[in-house]
Amino acid sequence: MAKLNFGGVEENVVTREEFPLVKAQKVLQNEVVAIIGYGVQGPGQALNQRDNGIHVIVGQRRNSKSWDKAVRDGFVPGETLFEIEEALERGTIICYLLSDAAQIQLWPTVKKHLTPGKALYFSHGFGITYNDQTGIVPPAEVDVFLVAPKGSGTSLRRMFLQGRGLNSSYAIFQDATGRAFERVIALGIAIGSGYLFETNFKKEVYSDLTGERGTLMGAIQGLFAAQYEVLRSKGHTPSEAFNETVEELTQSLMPLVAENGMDWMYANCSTTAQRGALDWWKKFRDATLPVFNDLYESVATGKEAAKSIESNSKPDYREKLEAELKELRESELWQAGKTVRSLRPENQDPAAKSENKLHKSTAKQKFSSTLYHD
Ligand SMILES: NC(=O)c1ccc[n+]([C@@H]2O[C@H](COP(=O)([O-])OP(=O)(O)OC[C@H]3O[C@@H](n4cnc5c(N)ncnc54)[C@H](O)[C@@H]3O)[C@@H](O)[C@H]2O)c1
Ligand SMILES: CC(C)(O)[C@@H](O)C(=O)O
Ligand SMILES: [Mg+2]
Ligand SMILES: [Mg+2]
Repeated sequence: MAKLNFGGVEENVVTREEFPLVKAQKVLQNEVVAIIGYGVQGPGQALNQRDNGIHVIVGQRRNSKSWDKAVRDGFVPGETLFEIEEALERGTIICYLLSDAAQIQLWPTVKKHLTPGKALYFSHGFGITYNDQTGIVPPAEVDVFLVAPKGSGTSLRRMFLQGRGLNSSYAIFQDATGRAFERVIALGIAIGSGYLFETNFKKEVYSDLTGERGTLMGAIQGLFAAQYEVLRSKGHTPSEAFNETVEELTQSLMPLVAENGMDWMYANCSTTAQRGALDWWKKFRDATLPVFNDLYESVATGKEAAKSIESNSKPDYREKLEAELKELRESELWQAGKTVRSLRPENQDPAAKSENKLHKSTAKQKFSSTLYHD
């Protein structure tokens, strides 16, 4: 395991160089990896492992959309696709990838099949950390660990197909066989992680819940909505307000920030933008800091988990969720976004698409020279 320096702090990291795919294949050669649930993470993890030569089966409710999707993805009923209980029986490593609320309902069934020597794998610390609420307490004779991809299952698959890799965290909760470390790392590599950083179940779930409610989704949607509202109330058109709030961020600035960091972005914008962004970032930090503290508190006390379990376990959960999603979808902000996205040249006719490709490669060359020679 490598120790790497992250801004002055040393952390344990496992890279593909030190744990290559061939090693992962060897560790997993006698295992049957059962992916239970074929929603968002299930397909990404199952397909990447299958493409990486791992013996993967899928367990999913028959007569469900996810079952049909698994069939479309090439899993064969009776061979590599089974009802959940049969997959649980056949699997030696159980990847529990149902939604966190559904994991509670199915737990008694899963537990029955956790015979000594098997492994129980999660992609979230939720079920174990909040086991006072979930009731998920695994038997002592099985390994229990997690690999949590830091992103959507959709990106996990897309990045794998592009020859890239999404980073994941890993944690071991219980090592019954003495092989938990090699098993969890092998799985992390096999699902296509770029590298794996160490955490524990509690830290994983606390940071993940904070992140998705915070800057990854909740906070950023809140910032978008607030800025858009101000611009609109001051007489700016929807296209201007949307471009200045979302489109420029996702299309122009964030890809640059992803490549080079916000420090580079600050150093490479106009001096006017630089002055303003330097003056204002601390005000935004100070205004939101108490909200982030409240959020973390709500996560750490189990309030967020309770809310999520309560609402996601209701029989009318889907209808209620749909009403909330409809409000977002039909807001002027995201309706304006739909039009803006449709105007992107790559979303228009094929001729515009190929012209755009040309522009992209020229722009990339120009950009590299700016980056390295400035
Ligand atoms: N969505 C992501 O990209 C993502 C990212 C990182 C970690 N995770 C974690 O991965 C795990 C899986 O999340 P997901 O978003 O892929 O799940 P999901 O909400 O997409 O659901 C997965 C599957 O659960 C099945 N399911 C739902 N209720 C069921 C029930 N009562 N009985 C049987 N099956 C049922 C659905 O058919 C679906 O195929 C969770 O622990 C989640 O926190 C998800
Ligand atoms: C993709 C996310 C937001 O990172 C994940 O944590 C989830 O729960 O879907
Ligand atoms: Mg999450
Ligand atoms: Mg996450």
